Amino acid sequence: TRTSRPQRILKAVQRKATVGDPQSVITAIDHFCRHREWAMNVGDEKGSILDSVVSEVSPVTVLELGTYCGYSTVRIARLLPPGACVITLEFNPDYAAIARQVIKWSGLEDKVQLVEGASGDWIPWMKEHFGVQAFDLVFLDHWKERYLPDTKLLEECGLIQKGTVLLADNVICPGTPDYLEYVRNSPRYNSHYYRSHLEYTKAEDGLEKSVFLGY
Ligand SMILES: O=C(NCCCOCn1ccc2cnccc21)c1cc(-c2ccc(F)cc2)cc(O)c1O
Ligand SMILES: [Mg+2]
Repeated sequence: TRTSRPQRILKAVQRKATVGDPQSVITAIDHFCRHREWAMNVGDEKGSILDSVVSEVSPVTVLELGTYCGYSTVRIARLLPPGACVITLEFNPDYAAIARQVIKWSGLEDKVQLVEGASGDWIPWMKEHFGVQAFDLVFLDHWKERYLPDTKLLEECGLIQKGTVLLADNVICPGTPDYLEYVRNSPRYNSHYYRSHLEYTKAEDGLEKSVFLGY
């Protein structure tokens, strides 16, 4: 049967990118998704905003919800200092298998822990299983209707502490209205909207950055 889109994205990386060169992996995926087939990577435009937030926060522990093919995982991991790591959660085992190979091709596997499963199942175990105290940065890019319940779950599990930065993709397209309403109206978050475009298109989309202010 036909290959999957993630498999074709991995092929493009293996054909066009240099092993151990994260930027060439990012460039290869962006070129493929702009000129061959659209795919739901955060993309180059929103990716630059992601880069600036990661650089500003310079996190030691990052949680990414939604790995897909590992594009944003590579964008984040390439900016992390030695000793820092990103835990990335992917629900779809086929996506996870591709992402592992993309992350390996970039040479960043030592900075990445890819976990397969559902956020609701895994978040309560993060402290115990990974020895995480709290996350410095959380990148939300999974099911849009899970952004709000998972943010509340992260709060309840003490994985969000004063200064933790939440960065949410797709707050306009496909949209996360209940999440936006929560972080923008809560006295415990300082929120900012970075206006941009849906990856590889002219449609509006953006990232919402929300800093937890503590209880
Ligand atoms: O749907 C999207 N992403 C989510 C994937 C599943 O994630 C499932 N998933 C991944 C970990 C994880 C952990 N627990 C539960 C579910 C979990 C998504 C969709 C679009 C999009 C925009 C316009 C369109 F016309 C069509 C699609 C763009 C994006 O940038 C996205 O990120
Ligand atoms: Mg997204």
